[in-house]
Amino acid sequence: MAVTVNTLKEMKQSGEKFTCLTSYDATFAQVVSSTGVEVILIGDSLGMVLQGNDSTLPVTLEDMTYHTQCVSNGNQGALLMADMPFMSYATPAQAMESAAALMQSGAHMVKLEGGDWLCETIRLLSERGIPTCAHLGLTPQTVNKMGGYKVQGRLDDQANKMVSDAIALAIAGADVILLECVPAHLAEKITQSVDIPVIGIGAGNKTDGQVLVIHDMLGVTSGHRPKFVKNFLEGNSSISAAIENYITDVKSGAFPSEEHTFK
Ligand SMILES: Nc1nc(=O)c2c([nH]1)NC[C@@H]1CN(c3ccc(C(=O)N[C@@H](CCC(=O)O)C(=O)O)cc3)CN21
Ligand SMILES: CC(C)C(=O)C(=O)O
Ligand SMILES: [Mg+2]
Repeated sequence: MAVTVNTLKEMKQSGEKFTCLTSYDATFAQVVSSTGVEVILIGDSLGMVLQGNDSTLPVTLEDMTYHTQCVSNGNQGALLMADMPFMSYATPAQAMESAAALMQSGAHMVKLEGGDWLCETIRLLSERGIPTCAHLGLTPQTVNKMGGYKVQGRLDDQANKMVSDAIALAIAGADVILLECVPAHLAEKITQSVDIPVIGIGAGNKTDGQVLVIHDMLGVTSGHRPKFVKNFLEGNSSISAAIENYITDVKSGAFPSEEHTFK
């Protein structure tokens, strides 16, 4: 049966962890979804892993609609979440148009990077029937403001702001929160503070779900490998076995372990 926003909410309530992996094409989407991963992210990380750029900023809305359509064609029942690319949601009106293009390409939900300033946009999208995921913590589209890909929320002020942003975004109508590169204790606090599902990457094992870039979990990352990455192909003889192993380890809480977690 197809995964919906309700499935994820029920899983949060029952305490069953869910998984998410990126896919950018129909063949991977077919393998990932039929192995039982609940959510597929069509990530703007494609700007780095497919296009070879050193950030996600060059990715266009057209790139995202193209890959969302490809993934949609191969998908077997996963919830498809598509990233809104850099500067495609600078105003609420622009966000409506960009989100419409992604939904018409096959997405079931859109993801936007930012804190409480996104509340109005999320409210408008929600009212128009578009589920949203708000991405907090390390937000790669703001790498130039952050001064690099660094753990976020280590200072008390920053941490408190992240908790209040998450609560405000949930009240505005966000269906999911995604936390990237935040200390595990902060991610746990945010997960307990909202009743919508929280997905983590580099955010410890207490969030409701986990996400990784598919290339990273298959050990084909080129260049710097972030601390939260684990190669699941090691010790497994096929891609689907690696994905099954990832699902098992997320559900049991074995992944991410201490070595993949920020304090
Ligand atoms: N292949 C790939 N995997 C990703 O997870 C990913 C992408 N690309 N592209 C888009 C963003 C960029 N991401 C990144 C990139 C680098 C770090 C990184 O190097 N982090 C440091 C943190 C150091 C610190 O502050 O302590 C690390 O060592 O993990 C984290 C996330 C996550 N996303
Ligand atoms: C790293 C994940 C969360 C992402 O936003 C992406 O793949 O673009
Ligand atoms: Mg992204």
